Amino acid sequence: MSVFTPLARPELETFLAPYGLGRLLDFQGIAAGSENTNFFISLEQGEFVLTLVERGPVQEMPFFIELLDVLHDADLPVPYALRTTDGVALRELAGKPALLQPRLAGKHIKDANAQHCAQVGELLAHLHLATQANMIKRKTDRGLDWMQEEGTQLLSHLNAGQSDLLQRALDEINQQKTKILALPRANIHADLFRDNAMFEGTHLTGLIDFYNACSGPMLYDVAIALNDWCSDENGKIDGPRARALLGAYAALRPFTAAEAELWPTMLRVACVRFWLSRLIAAESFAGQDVLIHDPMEFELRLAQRQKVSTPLPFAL
Ligand SMILES: Nc1ncnc2c1ncn2[C@@H]1O[C@H](COP(=O)(O)OP(=O)(O)OP(=O)(O)O)[C@@H](O)[C@H]1O
Ligand SMILES: N[C@@H](CCO)C(=O)O
Repeated sequence: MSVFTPLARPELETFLAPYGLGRLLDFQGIAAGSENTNFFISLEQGEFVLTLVERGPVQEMPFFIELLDVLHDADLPVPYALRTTDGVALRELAGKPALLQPRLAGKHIKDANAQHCAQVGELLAHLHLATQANMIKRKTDRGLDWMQEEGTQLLSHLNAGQSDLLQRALDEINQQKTKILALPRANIHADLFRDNAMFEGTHLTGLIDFYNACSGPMLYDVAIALNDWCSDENGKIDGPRARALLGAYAALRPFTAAEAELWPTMLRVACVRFWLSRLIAAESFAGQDVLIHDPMEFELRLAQRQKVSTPLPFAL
């Protein structure tokens, strides 16, 4: 399970006291998740999630706190950093940046249908619209340059078919980089997979895990979400789910001509991003008690995205 930093009750009690939310009733490490340490925390005044951020520089933390405050103030269903009675949001525990957030209702769904996908598209558009005009700048640490650098290093670890597939995608990223970076931007979640959304039945109750959020092309966020929510087990795009997600999104934020042109490329870029991060995680955490997502899922998806038959809904 992915509790990188185990905690004992006394240190948790000391950490939680300044929030003024009552006594610690119970706590439990969360096995799901692959990048940070999370605990469900029961206090007298409610249910919370404690996150110890295990990846990335500490100086990035104010960005995540501010972004979640903006989205929460825009009435979007996201967690946000609770403040201690002295007004402190960013704390430290076991030497790691630590945040206490409300626990959102609902659970993850594995088998998404078109109704789920439409709600994801709608919420993603709301997220972009809430930040587009006043985007908070943060450069992702897994952007196009990172893909070139890590991808080039990993080529020699792959078989011939895999390295051809990756090399072709890296060449395309190189050629299209300027156009990709010129696409319309906002703050993006950049990791909107099924395990980062909560549902009660078919009602989307919230988005979590904003630790990959950044400022970037909105189309990239749509491609990341679609690759997870709308792929079948062979990595092919499922037409009805994809059209539901894209249609609901475009009804709130219509796509531009430049976005429609770069759509197939962007789907491939989004595959490369997660193929690489999964390959790296599989190598670094091999043999450890850490959740590792299967890299091959994205190899398959990238292979399937060589031809894209689901265009962006775009009206001339
Ligand atoms: N605010 C929240 N409300 C309810 N559940 C939460 C909340 N935050 C986290 N969780 C639970 O903890 C799990 C792991 O959280 P999260 O996805 O943030 O971890 P991670 O290590 O960053 O994961 P990932 O592999 O997606 O990067 C989630 O799948 C969810 O079940
Ligand atoms: N959602 C990512 C893990 C966290 O970035 C994946 O499935 O590879």
